[in-house]
Amino acid sequence: MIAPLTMWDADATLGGRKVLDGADVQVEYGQLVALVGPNGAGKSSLIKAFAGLLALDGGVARLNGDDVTTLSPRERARRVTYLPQERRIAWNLPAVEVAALGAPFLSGAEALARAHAALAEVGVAHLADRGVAEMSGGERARVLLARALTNETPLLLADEPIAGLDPDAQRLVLERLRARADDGSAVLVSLHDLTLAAAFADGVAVMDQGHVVAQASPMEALEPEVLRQVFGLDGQWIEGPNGPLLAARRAQ
Ligand SMILES: Nc1ncnc2c1ncn2[C@@H]1O[C@H](COP(=O)(O)OP(=O)(O)OP(=O)(O)O)[C@@H](O)[C@H]1O
Repeated sequence: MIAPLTMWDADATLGGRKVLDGADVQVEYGQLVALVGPNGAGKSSLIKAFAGLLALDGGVARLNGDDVTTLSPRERARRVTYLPQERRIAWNLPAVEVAALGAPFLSGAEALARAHAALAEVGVAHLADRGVAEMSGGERARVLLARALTNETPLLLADEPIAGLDPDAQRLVLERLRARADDGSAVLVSLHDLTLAAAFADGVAVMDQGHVVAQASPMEALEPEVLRQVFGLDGQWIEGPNGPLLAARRAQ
């Protein structure tokens, strides 16, 4: 059986630039994989390819065994949730109505009930009736995460879901995504914080220049040579009271 999220030897080009270059990644049910790498490494491109939003020049992105490009938009929406990095919301709708958009296959009442539950799950139940244009960036990010959680698909893609959130909210969001994986979903999340990646993920996929240079357990994938080559860091992992901590400085 191939993993429900499987990308194999993917190549893609944007504006004449190679953004994916032989990228391979797999995420199993029950697994949360953190996709890490420097700015411009290709993390968003890889996630978009899984969502069927970036055409591949070569290789394949499969959702539950099927090439994503062969699936109708409706079938993709049934299989996978995609939380984009972009957080603009065009309409100033109440948060609960935005979150309910994440459940297009439920009745209106059921979708609203799910949306209320998802807003509570990410700590913004009190904002349910507030227009999303009247929120801070971090509050809006939580509403968008709630929209993603409202949709109970077996596959979940989240592109930098904790960027711009306060430290407590970052952990809350990762706890919710972790819970999704523990409930049986396959979850792929791009992150910049390597310590949080190590704390919450079962596996880490390290991207550099459009290629996944390592996918393994966090400590194996983020070993000192990878930290140096890919991130330009002199780093080592130390055991902290709540898990591994990365002690690093820029490599000279
Ligand atoms: N629309 C576009 N046209 C041309 N090049 C693009 C476009 N979008 C992204 N790129 C380039 O593709 C490469 C990969 O970008 P991508 O957004 O996938 O990286 P990323 O790892 O998600 O980066 P970040 O951590 O900064 O979000 C980068 O070199 C970027 O400049």
